[in-house]
Amino acid sequence: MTISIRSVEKKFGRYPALNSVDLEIADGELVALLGPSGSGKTTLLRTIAGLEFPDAGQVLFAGQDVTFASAAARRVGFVFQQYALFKHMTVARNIAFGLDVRKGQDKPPKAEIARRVDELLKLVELEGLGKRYPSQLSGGQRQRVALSRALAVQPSVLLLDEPFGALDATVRKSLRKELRRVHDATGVTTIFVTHDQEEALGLADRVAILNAGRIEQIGTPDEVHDNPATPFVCGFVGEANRFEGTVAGGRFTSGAVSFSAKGVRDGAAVAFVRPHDFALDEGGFEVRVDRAHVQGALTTVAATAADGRAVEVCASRSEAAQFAGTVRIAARKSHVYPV
Ligand SMILES: Nc1ncnc2c1ncn2[C@@H]1O[C@H](COP(=O)(O)OP(=O)(O)OP(=O)(O)O)[C@@H](O)[C@H]1O
Repeated sequence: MTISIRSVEKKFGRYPALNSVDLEIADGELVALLGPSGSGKTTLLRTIAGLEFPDAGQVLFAGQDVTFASAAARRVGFVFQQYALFKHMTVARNIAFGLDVRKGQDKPPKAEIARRVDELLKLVELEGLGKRYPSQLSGGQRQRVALSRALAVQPSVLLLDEPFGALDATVRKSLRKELRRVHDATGVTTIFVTHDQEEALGLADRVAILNAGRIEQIGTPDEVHDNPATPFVCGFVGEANRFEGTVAGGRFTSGAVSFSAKGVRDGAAVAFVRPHDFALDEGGFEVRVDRAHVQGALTTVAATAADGRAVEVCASRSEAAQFAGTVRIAARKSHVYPV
């Protein structure tokens, strides 16, 4: 199911939660909505779901205008952060719920529902747990049940709002892989909200980055990380050293820090350099190494430039010994934006 969001606006009181949002999602895509708290992620997801209606603009499913259609009419599957499972129902009944409540001809025969429940339990690797109650499951298992329940009705689109937010880091990681696997197996167009960049970049086909009710960039994880369209995206996605300074003749300077800024017009600018884009270089600027810490395959270096500003560098483990005393570093790559 393709989804088109066209010039969508939504205000709560006088506060614009969504500001002229445009988004095209291809059939079968897995898209993450990533942004800081209050950036409008949940409002956008709820607008796609039909749980919120825009003040202006359109929502289209497969080219059909569904802007004011109900959630039920859109046939969306929803998974929330809080496991909204029915405590008094077994896992199997929870999964079957959306099919059980159908009426007349729409309701599949009992045997068909049982078959579908078994299939879904297998899909999320919970085979044999259908007779348990939610209280007898771990948090991660409950979220798998919530995912199966959302998929049971064969939704046109699957929407997840911080689905792993309440779980610990290890369970989050394994559920992330699970969601990707389930998505690839079912091919259902999926949109999920997260404020965790690692989750968004590690899971999604494309990531939409929201800031103050606007989409600042939409692209593949590599695109948004390597070619951030705006200073906000550069600072939000991945680690970065941020410098305010000026560009003159293709060179950015901020106090004692200086590096190439080819193609950027002269004037005030803000620049970002990822820690791993700094490298030891005799032609670079001087920093004093405060601490070099080996962490797995990497060395993270905390340094101070001649003007007292902190600079973070990330090198390989084998370079650790070279980061001692005063060294010179240069930026192999930088992102410089005129202001
Ligand atoms: N029902 C509402 N009434 C009033 N204001 C609202 C309502 N829902 C959202 N807002 C406001 O709209 C803005 C966007 O909220 P939204 O929940 O979409 O952000 P979010 O990016 O999902 O944030 P979070 O990560 O904290 O959940 C916020 O400033 C929020 O306070």
